[in-house]
Amino acid sequence: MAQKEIMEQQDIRKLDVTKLHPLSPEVISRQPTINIGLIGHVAHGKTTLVRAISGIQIAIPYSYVYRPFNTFGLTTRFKCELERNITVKLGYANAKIYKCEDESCPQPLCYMSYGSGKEDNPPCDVPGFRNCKMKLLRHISFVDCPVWLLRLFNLQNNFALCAKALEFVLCICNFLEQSYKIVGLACELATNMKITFRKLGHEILMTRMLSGATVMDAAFLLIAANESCPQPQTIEHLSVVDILKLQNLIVLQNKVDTIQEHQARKQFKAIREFLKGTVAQDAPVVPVSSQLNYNIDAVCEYITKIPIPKRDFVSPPHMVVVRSFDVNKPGCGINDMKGGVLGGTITKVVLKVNQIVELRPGIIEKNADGKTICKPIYSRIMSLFAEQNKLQFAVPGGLIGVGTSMDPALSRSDMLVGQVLGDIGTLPEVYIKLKIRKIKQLHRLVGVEKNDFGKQVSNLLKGEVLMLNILSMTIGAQIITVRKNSATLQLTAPVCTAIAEKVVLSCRVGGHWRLIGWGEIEDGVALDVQTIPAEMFS
Ligand SMILES: Nc1nc2c(ncn2[C@@H]2O[C@H](COP(=O)(O)OP(=O)(O)OP(=O)(O)O)[C@@H](O)[C@H]2O)c(=O)[nH]1
Repeated sequence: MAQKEIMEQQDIRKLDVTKLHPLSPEVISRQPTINIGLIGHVAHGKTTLVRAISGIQIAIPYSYVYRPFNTFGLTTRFKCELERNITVKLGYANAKIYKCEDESCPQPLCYMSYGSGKEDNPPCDVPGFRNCKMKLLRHISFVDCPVWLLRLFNLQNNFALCAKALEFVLCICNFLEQSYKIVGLACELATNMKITFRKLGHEILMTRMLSGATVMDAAFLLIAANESCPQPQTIEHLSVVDILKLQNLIVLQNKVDTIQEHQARKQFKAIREFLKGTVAQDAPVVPVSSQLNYNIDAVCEYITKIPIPKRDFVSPPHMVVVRSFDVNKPGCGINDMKGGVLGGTITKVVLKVNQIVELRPGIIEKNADGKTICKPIYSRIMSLFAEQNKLQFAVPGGLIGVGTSMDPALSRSDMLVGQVLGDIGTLPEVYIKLKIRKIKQLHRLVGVEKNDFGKQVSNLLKGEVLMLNILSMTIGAQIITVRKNSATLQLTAPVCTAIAEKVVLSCRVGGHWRLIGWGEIEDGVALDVQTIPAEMFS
């Protein structure tokens, strides 16, 4: 059935952003507006839970070759992952949460979840209520990776705690690092737009996650019922959640199908005991079996109780590009050619189809005097997608695909990753030199091979080469001057960023880039940006 018949219509002419809300029917019909992080010990069932709720196996890349998928992220696991039953991934999967419109429909059976492409009012599945329709209550996006770590970098003035927490968590990742160097972040934009995945080293994965812009509105902590509680990583994850003061935590006692009822009750008590005195002390603990879909309706009910996040729909829009593609096949005729495609997360406000946008830094060149200049890319938004749902406008939440009118050669092979997209004339400066303040260095190296394990992180030195992660941009830099907690860095390429933005610092150890600390931008030397006045486009 055509999307227009089963989903709420979006009409830009009638769009009043001041009245938009994360639950506006025309928004949640097509796009998620609440982000839920999944945390928990390895193999406790995060991926299986996402599949149970959304019907989607979250993105695990099968090969680097472009290939079309029928559903977002429906992929085959790597053999080694199947063998070890562990996965490292950075993926998004969306789901819609419904409730039967008939109030007498028994709880929690009256709650149900489907994938993002489901109609807004499907029939109820509960025997005796099959004539009733269900109402769409929430459209959520699961982020099945420790992106909740990003919150660390949203904590202001709390770097000491951040350092502790980060070291703690990175120890977990040290274990994962040995075999898994894969991250998939997918964006299916239309039938003619393909998904691509990218292989990243673990250190890049970590820094990428740490420097990203996504913020979790809530998190599920999964605890396997067939193992004693707490497992090491359950403790570590919860400590971080505790430090982050992430309020909206739901604890899921997963795999209850594998144990007897009395054992489940005993473990339930152990979980409650473990949560005492933590931020999750009052969090609901829901026994589930993700494998058998047991109690998933109760989980859906809890999702509807997550407080609605506050979103900025009014300031100028801002999207950080995390993927960029040329979706045209070789030999494609000029008339069939599609413009460059960008995938990213909107950090604030609304992007609209037909809107003219600016992308910074854009094209970087040297002028006749050898001076570096940048020319922003100006382009029209031709299409917007959230998974396979076509949008007329997109708001913060999940991963958004933006089809543009720009030359696809510019967006080929992720060439625009790290660029910032927004309204003309509203984007921040483009810097070539940065002064970083409040630098906090880790005490010892994390995510390293056995022989480097526990090695102290040495102090920053003048002339040392670093790798910086600012939002989704990875960039080289050389230290020009260094003081106790600050340093001035010469960048190898210009970056569009704002004062006070977080910067993740890595240095080269044993042939790998290793995370050594982070700070925030105090000041910088901005480049000449050859802008075109917005009036030219009106
Ligand atoms: N019996 C049973 N098995 C489950 C359940 N949930 C998950 N599993 C199994 O547990 C194993 C691990 O599940 P995953 O969903 O991959 O766990 P995960 O937490 O995503 O794993 P990582 O991402 O690698 O940390 C798989 O073999 C699942 O089939 C459940 O509710 N019951």
